[in-house]
Amino acid sequence: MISVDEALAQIFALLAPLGAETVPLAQAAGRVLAHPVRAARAQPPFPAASMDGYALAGDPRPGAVFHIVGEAAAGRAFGGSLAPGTAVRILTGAPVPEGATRVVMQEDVHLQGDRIVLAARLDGRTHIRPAGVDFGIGAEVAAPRRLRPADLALLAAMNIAEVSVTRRPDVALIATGDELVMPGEIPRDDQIIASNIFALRAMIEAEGGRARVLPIARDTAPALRMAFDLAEGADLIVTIGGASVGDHDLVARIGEELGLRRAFYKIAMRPGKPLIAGTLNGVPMLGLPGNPISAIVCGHLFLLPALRALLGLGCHPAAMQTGRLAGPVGPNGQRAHYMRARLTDAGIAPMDQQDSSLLSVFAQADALLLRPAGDGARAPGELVEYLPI
Ligand SMILES: Nc1nc2c(c(=O)[nH]1)N[C@H]1C(S)=C(S)[C@@H](COP(=O)(O)OP(=O)(O)OC[C@H]3O[C@@H](n4cnc5c(N)ncnc54)[C@H](O)[C@@H]3O)O[C@H]1N2
Ligand code: MOO
Repeated sequence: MISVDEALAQIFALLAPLGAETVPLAQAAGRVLAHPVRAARAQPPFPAASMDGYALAGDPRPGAVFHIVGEAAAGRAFGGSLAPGTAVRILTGAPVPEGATRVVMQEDVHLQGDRIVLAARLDGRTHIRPAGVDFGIGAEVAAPRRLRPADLALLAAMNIAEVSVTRRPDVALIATGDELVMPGEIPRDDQIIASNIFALRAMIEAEGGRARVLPIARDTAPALRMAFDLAEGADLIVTIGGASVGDHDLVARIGEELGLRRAFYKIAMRPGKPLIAGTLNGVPMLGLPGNPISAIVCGHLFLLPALRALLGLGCHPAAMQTGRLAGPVGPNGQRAHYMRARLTDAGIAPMDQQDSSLLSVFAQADALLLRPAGDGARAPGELVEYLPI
């Protein structure tokens, strides 16, 4: 069995970034910028007042008097330039008139009709934002980059109305098994509800993919063939279940009959041992184990990094963090164990029950504590790696 790192490297080797499409800025949240963008204008495009007050020229003395000759507001510039002894009423965001070298806050003047008298003490600041202080014309937003709200505001300020983003990966999700029905249906006594597919779908969508949930494939060759047919056009095919060695575990066999070229089968990982990866007629495929926790953990460790690679964000493993153990843990076996755990004030604490079918336990976990293959017993306070989930 290969290691998690080796499996991930082999999965990355199956993937290439998808092409780009142009979308309006209003639809670009969370998308991945595919090409660098350059500012079409500077911000601010003119020297701008940063306070409400009066624009003046020179370095006036306390008590000096100025005649107000006009007003500059945001979006309404004062046309002329300032002569000595004159001031312009100015509001935050307005262009500072030519000739003005500072803005005095209105709190620091006495208004007397159409004159102002400066207060005895002035702060030393100009209250003027120089043109281009935020960014100049041609400033670059580098790609690839996942666009966060602040990026969208920056691009808008740059007068970029539409952006080129990586196409959203179309992920075909195929749950397999005679025992499965969808929530809301009436299961027979020997059936259960398809559950992990909802977690995987949410994870895919949150990462920026489009999850295409196909009808549940029964454990028969024709049903699986039909499911693979329906997956046509997908950028990634993800099957769930039927990956192990049971009599009805058909995914690999039918996949191969249809042209699956397997990269690997089985990894030294717990949960998730029977993971399959390969390409089906050129389309990358992941065959996840059916146990709900195994499927979701494989989703975090393999599916999400694969999606990020398709999105052009590079080939990186899930971002592990370092923390301290809350209590002792025993030695680990020969498979890397991703234990469901909680992050507590005392450190990271594995849950008592670790069976890969226990969704109620998983739902209480907020981390996967990594116990490396062959790792010895560890004491409270020791540094460990974990993945926040
Ligand atoms: N003799 C062996 N038996 C098993 C081995 C093994 O190495 N030798 N591996 C075990 C491990 S580890 C896992 S994980 C499972 C994975 O098996 P499959 O991928 O073939 O999954 P299924 O048998 O189809 O299902 C396993 C389990 O999960 C339930 N399931 C399946 N799909 C869903 C779904 N969409 N939503 C909710 N639950 C689902 C299914 O009913 C089974 O209970 O194999 C072990 N066996
Ligand atoms: O490795 Mo299986 O994925 O434990 O349940």
